Amino acid sequence: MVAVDRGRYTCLVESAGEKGRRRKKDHVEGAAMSGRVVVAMKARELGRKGIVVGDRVALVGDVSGMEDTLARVVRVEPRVSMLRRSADDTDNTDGIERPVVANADQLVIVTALADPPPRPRMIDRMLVAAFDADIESLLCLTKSDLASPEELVALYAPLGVPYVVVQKGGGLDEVRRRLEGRISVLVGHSGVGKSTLVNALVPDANRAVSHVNAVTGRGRHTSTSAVALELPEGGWIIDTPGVRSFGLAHVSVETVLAGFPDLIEGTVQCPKGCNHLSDECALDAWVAAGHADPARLASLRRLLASREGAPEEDHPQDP
Ligand SMILES: Nc1nc2c(ncn2[C@@H]2O[C@H](COP(=O)(O)OP(=O)(O)OP(=O)(O)O)[C@@H](O)[C@H]2O)c(=O)[nH]1
Ligand SMILES: [Zn+2]
Repeated sequence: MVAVDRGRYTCLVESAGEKGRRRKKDHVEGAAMSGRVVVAMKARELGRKGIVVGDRVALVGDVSGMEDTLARVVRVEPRVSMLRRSADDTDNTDGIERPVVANADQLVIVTALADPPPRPRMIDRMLVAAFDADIESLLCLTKSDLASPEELVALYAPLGVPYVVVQKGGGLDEVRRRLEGRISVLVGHSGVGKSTLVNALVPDANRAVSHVNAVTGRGRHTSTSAVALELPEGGWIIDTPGVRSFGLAHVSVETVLAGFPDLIEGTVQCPKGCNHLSDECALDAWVAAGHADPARLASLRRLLASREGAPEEDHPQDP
């Protein structure tokens, strides 16, 4: 399923011979997506089960994809991953989680090196969301013509997060190599150059999105929060124009800690329910004794702390 808007699911149907493997360079003329686009609604038997972008689904009914036809989604295949956020980003206290994208392999955190300046707290929050989804992260640092990536790269080096550096009109080989054959979710706040990148990677991106909107009968500015685009070299990128931040209220201390296997042993002496941020935390002494890299502990604490506080801080200048 490549896009959803108000109960209408846009699905891409693979031709029989292609099923089960990712296609390469097999484009329908004029669209960045191959295969047949079918709009569907949720069948009653699915009940309240959600369907999200990235889901593999089974369709019945009119699957011709002709104008004004509507198929039905009768089954959602088991998911290999699920990127979530807390239900309401303006109120992250309820802890209810909401799926954003299913079956992604990696989260691509798009950050400008300048204009707008990088916001490490937001990057940290995205990394936590990726830990939670159990998918890999990739830092995509844009606008390298305006500032050096050195400082930011150093900040994230202890986390071992891979990164790529790009600029408008520059080479994309390294990015393409990291995206090829994979399902990548792109996140980043307004102005970081995400559209510029998507358009460079998927030459027909705009057309594909308007095509999806035309099929679903929505205008250009739909409430769609994610749309999947197929890469010419194989693989998918899922753009998330509607997702500005991730409420992380549902993410536990244990989930974040699981990303730091080198520190877990040090938590044995911690008081029960330790948030690893307070003075009682045993990690300080353990790390001071030389059991782990202090930079790793600092990174863990930064990520743990990033879950707290209002997500609005992620986009203070937005209305
Ligand atoms: N100097 C410089 N400017 C860039 C670069 N990439 C994009 N820009 C500019 O940055 C501005 C924002 O780029 P967009 O691609 O629209 O950014 P976006 O992240 O999609 O932002 P929204 O469309 O608001 O979501 C535009 O004026 C681009 O021309 C770059 O590598 N260097
Ligand atoms: Zn602790």
